[in-house]
Amino acid sequence: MTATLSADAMKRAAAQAALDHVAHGMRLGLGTGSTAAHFVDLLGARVRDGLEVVGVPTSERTRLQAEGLGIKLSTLDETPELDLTIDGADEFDASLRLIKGGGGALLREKIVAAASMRMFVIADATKEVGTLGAFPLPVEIDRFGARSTRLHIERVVRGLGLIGTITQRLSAPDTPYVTDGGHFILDCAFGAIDAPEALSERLYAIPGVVDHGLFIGLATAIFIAGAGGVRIIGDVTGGPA
Ligand SMILES: O=C[C@H](O)[C@H](O)[C@H](O)COP(=O)(O)O
Repeated sequence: MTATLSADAMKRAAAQAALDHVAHGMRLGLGTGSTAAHFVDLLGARVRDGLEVVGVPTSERTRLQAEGLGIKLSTLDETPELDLTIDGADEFDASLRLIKGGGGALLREKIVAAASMRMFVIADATKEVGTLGAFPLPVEIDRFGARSTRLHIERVVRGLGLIGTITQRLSAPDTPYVTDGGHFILDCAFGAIDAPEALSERLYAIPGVVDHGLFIGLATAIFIAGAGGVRIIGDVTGGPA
């Protein structure tokens, strides 16, 4: 009989494989989401057994979880350079490009990842895609002028030949979702994003766009858990290319 792993078991397996690379004294970025939560949980057990690390959480959710597990925490102001960030992703491709932000934490996640020598992504195999874009791209925007910013985004993406729907994320009917940083999120379902670098640059150029969920040149290795075990793409030892 073939054992089938649940998505949750695969997420935990990826988290465990990444945890094997965590060493005493490391300064860690702690990601957000259900996969990252497995990592934080497993890290908490290692800390209880005597591992000493300091973590910088990428969201209030992760901060609460890590605090509850007794993981020593810091901020980027106190600890501005990190050894390793471990985080999940909504999608990734073979070039280690990611879409993140399904859980709304993309801005802090990107700042923390950029402050890290290495970023390990942990994911189950369903997140692997040939071309990014099946998952709607989260774009974080300032609340001021949100409707104008949205129209500006629509014009820009149309100019890039991307057609799709842009939906403001809600936390309840008629209640906009607000990020930890106090911003709105637009979920942009464009379909296949053939040129993520160009889209990234164009979005960054729009006033009112705080950040977006394309993570390019940040992930150094991806731990992909599938039925056959955990496969790693990228380089677990090196920094960003
Ligand atoms: O904002 C949330 C993050 O980018 C998550 O890492 C991402 O949404 C993946 O989450 P999950 O591990 O729950 O699929």
